[in-house]
Amino acid sequence: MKTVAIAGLGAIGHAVARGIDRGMDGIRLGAVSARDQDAARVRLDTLLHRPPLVPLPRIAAHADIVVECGGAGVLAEIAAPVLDAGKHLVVLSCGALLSSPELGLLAGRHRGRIHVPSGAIGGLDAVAAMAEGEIRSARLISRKPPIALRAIPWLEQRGIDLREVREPTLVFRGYAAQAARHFPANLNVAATLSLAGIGAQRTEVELWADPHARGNCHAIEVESDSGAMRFSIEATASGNPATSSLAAQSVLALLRRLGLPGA
Ligand SMILES: NC(=O)C1=CN([C@@H]2O[C@H](COP(=O)(O)OP(=O)(O)OC[C@H]3O[C@@H](n4cnc5c(N)ncnc54)[C@H](O)[C@@H]3O)[C@@H](O)[C@H]2O)C=CC1
Ligand SMILES: O=C([O-])CC(=O)C(=O)O
Repeated sequence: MKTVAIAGLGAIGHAVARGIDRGMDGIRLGAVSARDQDAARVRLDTLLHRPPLVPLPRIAAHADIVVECGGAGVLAEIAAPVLDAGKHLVVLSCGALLSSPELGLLAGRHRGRIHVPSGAIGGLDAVAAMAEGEIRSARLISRKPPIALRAIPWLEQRGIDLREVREPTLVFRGYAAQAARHFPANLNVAATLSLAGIGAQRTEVELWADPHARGNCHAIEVESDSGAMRFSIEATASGNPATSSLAAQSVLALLRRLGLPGA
């Protein structure tokens, strides 16, 4: 039986906690860390088996697998203790991994493991296979409803107010490395694609604010010497409009694999 701890009990953290609580072979929920303790207690009351609430800096001691779903700040606080202890770290805020190459080295040194779940996108197995040959180009086009793009400092600094947007509007075009810096809570999927494929300096990204979008929509286009790939998803939003419900489900699917004997 492997024990899981969840760092950050927001839309993803709560959904992952509920999924494990419903029962998963080889996996149990051992602890949770939250910023707002009262809100967390309310959320934990929805579970059959209520795990302890533990301070974030001590979370590594409570689990074999720690799921980061609290943002880049939470990742920065827990990554070293989890990997130092040779444990598994599941990273949702994977955009932050692009600027933290030392974490890969740390994991290697202590036999810890970093897992990047497929999150709000898919098709990454084909992208990784294509990367064994030559990928000529990789592109992510994300469309999100304006409500999913609120309180983003990079947009505010440019005076971009999306409340009045009536037509699909391109708000960002660049590479995954920039997307991760400017949209740390919205374009982790760009980092996921770049890690599977040709890296953050070559993976192109477009972000559209689209008042007609139903949920968060992501399209991937990859051209390679083994063929061309197209993937697209219109994902249902979670309790957080910026976050697709599929992201938590991708963690549950990953945990199910990690719970298998010998994994
Ligand atoms: N890889 C992917 O495909 C996706 C990644 N994400 C990322 O996953 C992360 C979580 O997403 P959501 O659950 O939607 O966010 P959320 O905002 O609903 O939840 C984050 C939670 O972390 C908590 N938190 C923040 N700092 C904390 C601290 N120091 N200690 C304990 N808890 C703390 C917050 O109070 C909040 O409850 C975000 O970074 C988001 O960008 C989201 C969607 C898809
Ligand atoms: O949930 C989504 O659709 C994508 C997202 O927020 C992210 O990549 O950070």
